Amino acid sequence: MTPANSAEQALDEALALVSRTPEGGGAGGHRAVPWPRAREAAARAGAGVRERTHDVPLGDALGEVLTAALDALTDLPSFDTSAMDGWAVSGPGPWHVREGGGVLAGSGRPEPIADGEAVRIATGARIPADATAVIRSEHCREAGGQLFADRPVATGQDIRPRGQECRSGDLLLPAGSLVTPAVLGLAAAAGYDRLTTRPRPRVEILVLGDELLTEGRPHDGLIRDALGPMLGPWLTRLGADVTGTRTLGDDPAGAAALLEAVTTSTADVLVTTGGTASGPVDHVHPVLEKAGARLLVDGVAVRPGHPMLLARIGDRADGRHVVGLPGNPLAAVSGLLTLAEPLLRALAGRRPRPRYTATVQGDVPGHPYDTRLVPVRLDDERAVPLRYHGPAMLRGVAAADALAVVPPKGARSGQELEVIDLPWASGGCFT
Ligand SMILES: Nc1nc2c(c(=O)[nH]1)N[C@H]1C(S)=C(S)[C@@H](COP(=O)(O)OP(=O)(O)OC[C@H]3O[C@@H](n4cnc5c(N)ncnc54)[C@H](O)[C@@H]3O)O[C@H]1N2
Ligand code: MOO
Repeated sequence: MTPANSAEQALDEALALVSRTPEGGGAGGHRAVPWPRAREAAARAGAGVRERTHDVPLGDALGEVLTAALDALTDLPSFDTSAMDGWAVSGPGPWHVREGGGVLAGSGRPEPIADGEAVRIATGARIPADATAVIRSEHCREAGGQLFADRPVATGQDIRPRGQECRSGDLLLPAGSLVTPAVLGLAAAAGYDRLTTRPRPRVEILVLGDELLTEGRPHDGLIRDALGPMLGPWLTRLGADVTGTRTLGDDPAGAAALLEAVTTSTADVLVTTGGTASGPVDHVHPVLEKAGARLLVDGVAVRPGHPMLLARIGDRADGRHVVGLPGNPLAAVSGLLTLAEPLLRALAGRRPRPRYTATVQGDVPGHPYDTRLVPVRLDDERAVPLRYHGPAMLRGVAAADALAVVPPKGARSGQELEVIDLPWASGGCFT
């Protein structure tokens, strides 16, 4: 096959032109919902689940959402504080320098200061009673037991008054706020040791397939499992508490284990990979049927990834969910971002991902009826499509910053496209 032929075939496969007609065809084609609807359905499913709450040490709350407002437990600052290293003074200068040590941060209540007196003070130290200003050390000089200011001194300068940031009981952040590192800092400053938050959704990953090796090079028709190593860390970045990853075979024992997991797992969400299509050993649909699951999404009009599915087990408020990702690795990524992400965000009580766009560089072929998700690099404001975007390929997405959302029939160079940035787009560290 010539390189040109091979590129054409990769594009055909990415568009799945051979297996799709407007009416349907392929795995679940006739039931496929438009891509934006699928994301909305996943978010709705998560929002319908009853909110849980727990009380955790500060550090464990990172990435979770507050279920109670963060009210200040103290004034901030909790005492009048020096904002600079220098001198606390009282009244107009020059001032008489007080003998002995100055006032340091963390020390007890300092002696009051007399009118016309100056005392050395450190940033963060308590302001002595009756001080009228702090003068920075670089703005004054000490000579013969007296302190002289180099410039006019305003009353209250470089003093942070008690309660400047908040008063005890003030609302610092409403319930529903995401606990970021900055929020941990604020909560600690405001006197918190524990926070009341919504637990991360627990996710169990089940990788289906007899052809999968967990180490070494592919051989004899066997291939490496590319999804096991990828999904755990990715789902963690999407806000999940990943409880484990298991590999199940395509044989009846694998199907039985899948049924057992679907019916008894304690996870809020089961993420399966493979077996979503209609092949002879594709167990996901039959197992979900046997378990009495309700299919909320069964096929999505997106390339790659169209056989992805979302099902609910149990009732709406207490139910658990199954996200069935297709086995083709880039199709699995598509399912992760189309169904798993909105579901997990809603289950965690987080806001939907903000929508933003970038200008695409170069024409991008479209599927006649379906949305395409295409790996792109973000170069300034432009989205540059990457090669190797076939459903079975990870080479494009591994070099990508985002997936561009290409509408049916494609996009012209210079068109604004929605882009879904990948968790590492801003150079984030995963450890
Ligand atoms: N007759 C049809 N066949 C297929 C259709 C269709 O519409 N009609 N759709 C194709 C599309 S599109 C996709 S996507 C796949 C989805 O297949 P499954 O979800 O059932 O997945 P499998 O058949 O198990 O595997 C597909 C492919 O992916 C490889 N794979 C599976 N798991 C992994 C893994 N963990 N790591 C790496 N690679 C994996 C597997 O070996 C297969 O090559 O169905 C098409 N077929
Ligand atoms: O096009 Mo499939 O949906 O390869 O992923």
